[in-house]
Amino acid sequence: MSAIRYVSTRGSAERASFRDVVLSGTAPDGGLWMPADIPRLPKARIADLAELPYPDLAALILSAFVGDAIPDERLFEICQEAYAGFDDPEVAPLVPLAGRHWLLELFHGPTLAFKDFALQVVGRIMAELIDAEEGGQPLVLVGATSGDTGSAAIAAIADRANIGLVMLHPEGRVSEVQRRQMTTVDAPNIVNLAVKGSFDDCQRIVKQLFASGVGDLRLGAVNSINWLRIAGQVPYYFAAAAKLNAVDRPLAFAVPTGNFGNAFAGHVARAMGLPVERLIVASNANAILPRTIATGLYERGEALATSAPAMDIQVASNFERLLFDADPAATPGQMELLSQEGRFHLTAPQRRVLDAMFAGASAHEGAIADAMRWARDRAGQVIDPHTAAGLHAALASDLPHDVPIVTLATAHPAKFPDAVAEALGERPAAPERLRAIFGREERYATVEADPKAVASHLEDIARTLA
Ligand SMILES: Cc1ncc(COP(=O)(O)O)c(C=O)c1O
Ligand SMILES: N[C@@H](CCOP(=O)(O)O)C(=O)O
Repeated sequence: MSAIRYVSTRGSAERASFRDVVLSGTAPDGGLWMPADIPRLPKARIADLAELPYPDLAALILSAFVGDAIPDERLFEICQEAYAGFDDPEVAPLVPLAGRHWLLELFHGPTLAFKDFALQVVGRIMAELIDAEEGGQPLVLVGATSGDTGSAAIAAIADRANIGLVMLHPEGRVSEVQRRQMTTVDAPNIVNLAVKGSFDDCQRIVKQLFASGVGDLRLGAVNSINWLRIAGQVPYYFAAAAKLNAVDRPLAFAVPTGNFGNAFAGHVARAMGLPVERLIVASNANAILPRTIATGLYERGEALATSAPAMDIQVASNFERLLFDADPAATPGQMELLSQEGRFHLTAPQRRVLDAMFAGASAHEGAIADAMRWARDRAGQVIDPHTAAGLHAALASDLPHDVPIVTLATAHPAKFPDAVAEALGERPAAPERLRAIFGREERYATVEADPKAVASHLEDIARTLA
């Protein structure tokens, strides 16, 4: 296995190794890291994946991004450990809905959302790389969450030696279950901050801190800024295709979208050779991406609060990776325009990629509730509001009828009991893992939407690790 090199989407940073990419935040020029080349798997190798249990499949796909940074045998062990805590033996079961519609259940991990797929691996690989350093500096992670990344990152990092995590969530804009999943974890290396602002404010602060640095702290990312987050979400696209015997015939995925990490992982799966006919980018009323796909204009607005709060996002971080993949030279200027003017136009090559491979659909609140009712009435499935936005888009798709559509079920319905009860008239049963969080004390501080307020918490946690 050889070394994999990574490039920045802004084009002016030196190439970096897998290790440097995983243990850092944004690239020094402010961009996001991408592999210099996305490796393509031969067809026969993809077909063989059907035989593999999920952890082996994941290790095989991940090894293409890890290269020689971790020996293959160790990577296999890490993946076994990462998925051992999932409560379904298939890890990502595929459930039939009706006709050509399927649900890929991605909520069987420790925090009941799809973020566990990558973060259970990220936490272990970070620890592996840090442990291998002699006398290395502690790693201080800073993340922004609209609800699910937070708990998944905390579950992956809590109590790890030499790693601390400060997690920002928008005050009052995550569900009670999501908040408690983060704030009831009692670990000395975890700090939760409720930010007076939106998720976009939280993410902006995180990116500003990476750009400015905080003293001489070694900062790292748990958001999908970190390439390993994207890589860790690629394997389940292959697993779904293998289950449908669709490794050499077209299929489509409807992907509930906020920060575009999950959808971009699907794009990477296709680039690696999976015959993905269409990625249907499904949003809630925050329809910036479906609108961009339709018009070619990316224009930031105010994030609206919806029943699918993890997708209440206007600046979809990973869209930058798609722009770069389609037209690298144009991307730095577009990102500059976005920060100065809040908008930019796609170039012709970028529009061609979007038109050929993506579709978009947004679901307002009524459509989300309708999709929840459709899933219950037609297939006996209770789904969460984010998955419902995906299903709404899948049902509206104009793809030929022989193309199966897999909707990614990104969260367990019990994470959003109020929204489910409002649509279906009854509250979803809470799995054992969730019941415990209700008796426990919550710990978090509230801060202004200001990088300085967050920096002081990063310094405090760094002192405890030193
Ligand atoms: C339940 C759920 N669905 C969908 C999304 C959107 O995913 P992404 O940000 O990768 O587009 C999120 C947040 O990331 C989420 O928590
Ligand atoms: N919806 C996300 C927002 C952060 O996205 P990420 O994939 O970049 O971590 C969340 O649940 O926090």
